[in-house]
Amino acid sequence: ISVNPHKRLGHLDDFLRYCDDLDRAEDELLPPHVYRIARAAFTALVRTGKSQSILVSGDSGAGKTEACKLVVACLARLAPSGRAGATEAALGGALMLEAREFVEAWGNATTTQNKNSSRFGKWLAVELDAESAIHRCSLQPYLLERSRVVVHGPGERSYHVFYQM
Ligand SMILES: Nc1ncnc2c1ncn2[C@@H]1O[C@H](COP(=O)(O)OP(=O)(O)OP(=O)(O)O)[C@@H](O)[C@H]1O
Repeated sequence: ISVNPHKRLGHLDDFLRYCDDLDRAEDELLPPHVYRIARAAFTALVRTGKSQSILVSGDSGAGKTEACKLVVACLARLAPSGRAGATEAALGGALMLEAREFVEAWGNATTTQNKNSSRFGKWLAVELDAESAIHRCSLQPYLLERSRVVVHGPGERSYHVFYQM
C-alpha cells in the first residue's frame, strides 16, 4: 500500500546508500517503500533472468503516475552501476522520464480529483541487457479517453497540450 505524500520526499540517494550497506540477500530488511519494490524487481530479474512485473492500481489522484516515475528513476540508478555503458543507461532512464512528461501533455488533463490526471492506461517496459544495464524503454498507451478532446465536465479541462500550445 502506497500513500500519496503530496510533497517531494526526495530521498532516493539516501535509500540507495542504505541499500548498499545491506547484503543483496536481505531485501526483506528494507523499509516498505516504492523503491524497495523497484529494487526487488531489479534483483529478481538479475538473479533469475525472468521478467518481473509491477502492477500499480488505485483511485484517481492516489499517486500511481508519480509512483511509476519513482520506479523508473530507481531502476535507472540501479541498472548501470559500475558497468561499461553506464552513461548511456543512465541517459536512457532520464530520457524515459523526460518522454513521460511529453506523453503526459497529450494524455493528461485537469479533473476535479487530480490536476494532472492520466486519462489513459499505460504499459511501461524497461528492458535490461546481459550486463543488467538498461537496453530499451517503451511506453504503450491504451484506452485514451478520446471524448475529452471535445467535451469535459465543469471545472475540468481538455488535454494539457491544447493549453500549452
Ligand atoms: N510520491 C509523490 N511525491 C510527491 N507528490 C506526489 C507523489 N505522488 C503523488 N503526488 C502528488 O499527487 C498528484 C496526483 O498524483 P498522480 O498523478 O500520480 O495520481 P494518479 O493515481 O496517477 O491519478 P490518475 O489516476 O488521475 O492519473 C501529483 O500531481 C502530485 O502533485
